[in-house]
Amino acid sequence: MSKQTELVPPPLKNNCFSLPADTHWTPVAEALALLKKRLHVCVGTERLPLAQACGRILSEDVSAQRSNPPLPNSAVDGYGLRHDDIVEGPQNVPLVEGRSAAGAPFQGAVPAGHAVRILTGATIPEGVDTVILQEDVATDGSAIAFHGPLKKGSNTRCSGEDVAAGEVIFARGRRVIPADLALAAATGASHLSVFRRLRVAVVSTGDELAEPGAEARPDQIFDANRPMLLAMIAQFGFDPVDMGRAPDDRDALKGFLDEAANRSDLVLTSGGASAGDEDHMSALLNETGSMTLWRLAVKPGRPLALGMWANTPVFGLPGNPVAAKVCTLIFAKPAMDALGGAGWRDPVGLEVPAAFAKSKKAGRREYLRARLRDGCAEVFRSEGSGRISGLSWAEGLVELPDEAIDVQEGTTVLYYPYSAFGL
Ligand SMILES: Nc1nc2c(c(=O)[nH]1)N[C@H]1C(S)=C(S)[C@@H](COP(=O)(O)OP(=O)(O)OC[C@H]3O[C@@H](n4cnc5c(N)ncnc54)[C@H](O)[C@@H]3O)O[C@H]1N2
Ligand code: MOO
Repeated sequence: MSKQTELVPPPLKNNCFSLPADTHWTPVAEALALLKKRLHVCVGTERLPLAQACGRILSEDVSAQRSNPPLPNSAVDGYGLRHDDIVEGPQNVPLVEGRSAAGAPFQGAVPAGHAVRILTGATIPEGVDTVILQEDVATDGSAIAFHGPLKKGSNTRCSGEDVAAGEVIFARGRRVIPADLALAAATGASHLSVFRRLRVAVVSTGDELAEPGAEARPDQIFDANRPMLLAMIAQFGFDPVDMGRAPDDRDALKGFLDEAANRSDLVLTSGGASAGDEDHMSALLNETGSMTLWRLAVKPGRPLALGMWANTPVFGLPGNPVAAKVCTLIFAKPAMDALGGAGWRDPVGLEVPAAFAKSKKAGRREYLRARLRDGCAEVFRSEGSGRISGLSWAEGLVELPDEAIDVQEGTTVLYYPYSAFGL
């Protein structure tokens, strides 16, 4: 009898998504809670002129240095007068010489019983508290005629009615949007203090990978993860650092990690995260003693290797492009926000009716490539983790809970548009 017959075969599972009972499957919420607890801002700060600050993360609260508007002004082109002078019915009010225009205010006070020509944005002169719209007035140039009464203060804007000097207009951790530049400028800021952009290095691993566009042997595939991950990092507002492709060779990979750690604040690798013969990423991180291989209770993306390399956090993403993208959105993006100064941010999802049917067992959270059509979430025809086309087909992800669920058409599901993750 040959020796092999003594081997006892395990029961056939043929399901790479089954969850062996002898492994601790970390729930997504537990993994996220741990990241949230452990990761803190790791970048310095700089002061930038407004024109360069869009998309950056504020490193301190910002207060208004002056009020907006600084002085009361007119909201319309018209005539300024004193409300107490106006009674009900037809009115005839003499005009004073001169006018108040934006940037050229009326000098002096408008006497009682008089009106003054005033233009939009002009400072309200002393003696005026109300503005009548020019369309509601007849004039010969020396007086105006209109019907009273007028509402006190109509068509005027009070000093500080938008923002008062000293008010906090932005909180630390906010990512600056174009509108913020308008508010910062209006309230007197010329510069903003922001965090230095988090540098995120991307390494693809695997001997099967060829550079996109290059010659590829029939057994090779083009590196699809790297261009996607680098572009995602840029869209998140961080600084992508392209580290290229590392072969399935432990020493070479070590060199890549050394350089990546040197040039970045966070390293994302893809491939080699699980425990196969060529899964050097997890093996290397293991050697440093800092490795936490999370067998996550999530589909796709269950092998996520986490560790520190030369004091730099490393996310060893699964190689399958769908798993690499989902793990980046669900785990790496919040980590980048925390390290980059934005603080921990949970994506905000929408509860929408499903346009599909699917049932799943308890014990694992699932993300499906999805998009909204007619207000309902439809999902990609395949859940295959190598089906890259589904990532482009989709406009977001449906999250199915850890618990068992039997989704029918019309069942409420949680949908995250890609924009919820900053894409
Ligand atoms: N026996 C088992 N095998 C596998 C299991 C399992 O539980 N038991 N899990 C599967 C799942 S799920 C995933 S995800 C992968 C994760 O493995 P790795 O992170 O070690 O990734 P690789 O094996 O290196 O690659 C997986 C797959 O993705 C392709 N790949 C890798 N990098 C790229 C890239 N940059 N661009 C495009 N495609 C890439 C690679 O060629 C493989 O086909 O493990 C499963 N196996
Ligand atoms: O979940 Mo693997 O993590 O799908 O492709």
